[in-house]
Amino acid sequence: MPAPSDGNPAAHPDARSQPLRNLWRLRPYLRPYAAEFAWLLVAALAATAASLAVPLVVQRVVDGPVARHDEVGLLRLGALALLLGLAEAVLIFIRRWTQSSSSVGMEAAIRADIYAHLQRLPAGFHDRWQSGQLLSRVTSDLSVIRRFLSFGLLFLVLNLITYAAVVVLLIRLHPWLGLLVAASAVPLFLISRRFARHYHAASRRMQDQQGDVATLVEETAQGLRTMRAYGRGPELAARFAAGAHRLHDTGVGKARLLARTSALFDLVPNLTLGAVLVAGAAAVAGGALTIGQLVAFVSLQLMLIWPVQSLGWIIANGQEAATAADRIQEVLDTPPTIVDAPDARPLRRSEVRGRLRFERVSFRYPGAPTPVLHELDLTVEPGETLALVGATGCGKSTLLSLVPRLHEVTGGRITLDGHDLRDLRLGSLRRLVAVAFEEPTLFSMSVRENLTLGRPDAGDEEVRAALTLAQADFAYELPWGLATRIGEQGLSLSGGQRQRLALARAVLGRPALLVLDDPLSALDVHTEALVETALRRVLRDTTALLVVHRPSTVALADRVALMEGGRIVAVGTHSEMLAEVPAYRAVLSAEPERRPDGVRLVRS
Ligand SMILES: Nc1ncnc2c1ncn2[C@@H]1O[C@H](COP(=O)(O)OP(=O)(O)OP(=O)(O)O)[C@@H](O)[C@H]1O
Repeated sequence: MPAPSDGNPAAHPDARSQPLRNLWRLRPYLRPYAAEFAWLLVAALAATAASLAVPLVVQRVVDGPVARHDEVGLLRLGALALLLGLAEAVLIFIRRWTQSSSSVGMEAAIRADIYAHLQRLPAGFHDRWQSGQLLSRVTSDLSVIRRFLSFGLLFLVLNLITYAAVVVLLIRLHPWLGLLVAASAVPLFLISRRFARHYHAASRRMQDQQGDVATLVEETAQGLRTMRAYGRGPELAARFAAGAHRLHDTGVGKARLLARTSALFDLVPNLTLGAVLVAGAAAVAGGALTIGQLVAFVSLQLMLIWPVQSLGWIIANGQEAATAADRIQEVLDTPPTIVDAPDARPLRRSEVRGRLRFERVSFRYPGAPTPVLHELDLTVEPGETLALVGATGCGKSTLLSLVPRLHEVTGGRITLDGHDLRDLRLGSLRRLVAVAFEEPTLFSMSVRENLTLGRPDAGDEEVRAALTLAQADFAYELPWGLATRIGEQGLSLSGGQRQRLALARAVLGRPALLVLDDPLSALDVHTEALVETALRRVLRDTTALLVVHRPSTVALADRVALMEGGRIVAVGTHSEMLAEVPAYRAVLSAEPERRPDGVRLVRS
């Protein structure tokens, strides 16, 4: 369930104290486009220069050919104004053309880096972060940054240069009136500063709330069946409505803040224009200014109205980009904690005998008050199948997740043939270890792609063997065989079908270590018996660690380890344990169910 929007795990206090710092840190992404940016800035500045020249031409027209009734001069200056207008149009086209390709390229580069970083981050990070928050950062936050880099930033630079250039021209035309216009920058600066401060907070709030809403939509899509089955649709709709309402309120608040400030940004240049008209008319009357100069002055001043009016939008865009950059850097600044040690070595399949040892292994989830595993010792001999049995929540799945280093031990060590797992290259370890989780995860891609996720090079025969082994030949019967694209999470398949595909994926290529978390839980009695028979064949020549809940699956194991409160309390064969360990009997006899064939089913 989504946490409150201000409760993002990695909200960094530093990011708030220096609002533009994180945006500035994105500058390396601009570097490959430096030439294009320089080119578009030149085009934009040239277009501005062309537009600024027009009022000066008009001044000459009014004071020259119009005053003297000189038709040839009028035509010449008219043609010059036309040329300037044409040049401006062409330059604006060049700027827009260049702008779009470079900014989209930058957005794609940042997105690729975030995605690659998310892949490197440990499972613990993804446990803590809502997926909707990540989704909104990779999509809407990046779009905000793209808009700022392609439009906001350019217009900020351009408008400041235009403002400065116009003020210089105005001062040259009439120093006092020019200084009056220059002075209007003071209230504009004060309004901008206040607006930026308030808009920054609102913008961050809105982006976080967008993430919350994305999380709600994602949860609804994934949990739709459960919610409907429990008749909780209305509650879910109410929860969504509350989230959407908060987002709406923040959006309206932001828009009103922008509207209020934009009104002030409109007022200041118009008041200045009024003052200039009065004072300018007096100056013309006194002979200090020609009519042509006054027309040029006012025309130039009118050219300041749009840059000032757009200031509100540019600041808003800049603040949104700054908070979006904060949110993106919160992800990029999270260091991947499970990485290769500097001297990590690869381990080839042919070098592995398969002795897996847990030596005084402890593990505590980040932020959890107590450890889940306490100085646990366990050895799985090469080629042996060891089943883990224990009450629910005792830490079985957690122990399995430490083998492919999805989480890192917080005490002790795990060794494979004597090598500490942390001394092995992560990539090579994960190629040696195949995992099938209790909840089989399938991706929205073809069945074949799902199967060969860990072995993209697997041949057709290997895939067929794995499917046969996992009793998953039904895959060939799908409408397009193995090319059939299965839905997100494999939802177009039954639970048992998904589990069998996940099992086929795990056994594909005969891994050195097989780690299976209750791999047969969703299978019917008949299929379970078939998969068990097939699994027995695979397990013969690989080291395997299985979490099992059913006595029938326990029979697959050479030995069984009983887990209690994060420790291994007894190890032995199933019959030894049944005979000698009352706690084992108790776990296996908890919540017994009876299968139609009379065999007792047991769930821990
Ligand atoms: N991502 C997590 N973050 C924090 N605590 C967790 C996390 N995953 C599991 N836990 C806690 O760790 C303990 C052990 O969980 P684990 O899933 O390993 O138990 P289990 O023995 O496999 O249970 P089951 O048989 O029900 O699958 C539980 O108390 C659980 O609440």
